[in-house]
Amino acid sequence: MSSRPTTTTSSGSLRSWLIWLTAAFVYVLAVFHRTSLGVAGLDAAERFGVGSAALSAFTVLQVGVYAAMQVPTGLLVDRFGPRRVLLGALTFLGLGQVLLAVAHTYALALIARGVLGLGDALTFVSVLRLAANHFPGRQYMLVTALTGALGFVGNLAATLPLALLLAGPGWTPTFLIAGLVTLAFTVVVTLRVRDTPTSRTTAAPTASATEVLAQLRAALRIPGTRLGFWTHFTTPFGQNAMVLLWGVPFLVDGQGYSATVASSLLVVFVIGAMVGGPVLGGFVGRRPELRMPLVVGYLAATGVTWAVLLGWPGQLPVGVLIPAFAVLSLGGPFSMVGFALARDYNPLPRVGTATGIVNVGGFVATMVVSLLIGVLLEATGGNYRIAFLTMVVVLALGAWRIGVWWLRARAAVFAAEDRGESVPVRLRRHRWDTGHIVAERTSASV
Ligand SMILES: N[C@@H](Cc1c[nH]cn1)C(=O)NCC(=O)O
Repeated sequence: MSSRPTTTTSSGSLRSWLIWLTAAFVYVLAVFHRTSLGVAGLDAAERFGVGSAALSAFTVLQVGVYAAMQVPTGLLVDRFGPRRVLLGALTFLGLGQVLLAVAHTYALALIARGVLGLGDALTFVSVLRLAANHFPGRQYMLVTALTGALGFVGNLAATLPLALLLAGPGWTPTFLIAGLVTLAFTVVVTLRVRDTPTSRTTAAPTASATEVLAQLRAALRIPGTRLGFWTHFTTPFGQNAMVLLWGVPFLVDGQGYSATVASSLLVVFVIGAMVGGPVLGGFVGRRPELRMPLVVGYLAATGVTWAVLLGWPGQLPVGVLIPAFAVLSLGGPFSMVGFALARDYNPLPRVGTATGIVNVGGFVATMVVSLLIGVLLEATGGNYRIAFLTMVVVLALGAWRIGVWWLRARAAVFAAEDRGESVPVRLRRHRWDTGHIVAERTSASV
């Protein structure tokens, strides 16, 4: 644990903040492209002559490519450095959007969204890996939370501004310009972004397939990585499933609100995450020993929130929905604790791989929950109370796994302390911290 190489400065320099901002803008672009079909859905249906099932294939393909690419992205970032991977991300994002701009067939549009999904998948982990190189551990949580919050700027740009552009200049000019601007941003990244404060690029030596697998196994063996995965699995899926798919149908079909009121209520998710992220990131950065108790407290609050939402007799009043959505909106910010765990408990050259593993969690949970809700709605003739119980079941599963890996991660920390090693976060022992044997078995160097 003591051998972990880290940044030598006590806080990131102004130059590091500017480099991070440039990289984070790539994430803003990625989120813009990711969410752009939200307002372009109807235009897409008309342009390609398809219905809603074919439209949802765009989302499924994109999220699928994203989730499948997270571990390879982590390995690529550790091998080639975040700068090069970000340049690849911009190239795929730009080409995908340009292709979508000129596509006239559904098949070509699907390929375009697949290419775009690939670019999207390469982005977030690269930005976090860059942040790990430029900022010390105690600032990392704040920087990751700010990255997540900035992503919502891309989300917001893909709402009214994009809708106005589509209604004005139209599909081809809008997406063509978006794609070309993205491609042009490779020049800024090439000129401004440096992998570390001291070097423009970093690269690990060429690795054989066996060595790559060993890197993956080593990251997976660390209890902190597993705890990060389950934290990311358990915290953001409620917010994601509501914003990406089920929020509006739940409010309109399940609660009887108008589509306008429903989409206005969803703004609570954006505001909550944008405000909550930096506040939580700043606090947890100063008091890292409190991050897991806070996550557990948040999960309890989420459980109560779902109990209210699903148990309320009759229509849920707006006065109940707003605080409930505000609680759920903090799922994204809390998920960033998972990345802080990956960073703290892995050596720097492996942080990209561990971050990729952690990032799979939330997206797998989101996919499973979104899919099961659809299946249960169909099976029950549109009973949202039953269908949304999926949220509670997945929450319980995640909370259980967090409990298991939290104890193991703590045991690994205490075992490292007992060996006289320094640890990233000093923890206070409790009576229930008895798992040293497990720690010795699961981690050679936490
Ligand atoms: N949980 C999100 C990030 C986040 C932060 N605040 C709200 N959401 C996440 O993991 N994002 C990865 C991505 O590619 O967007």
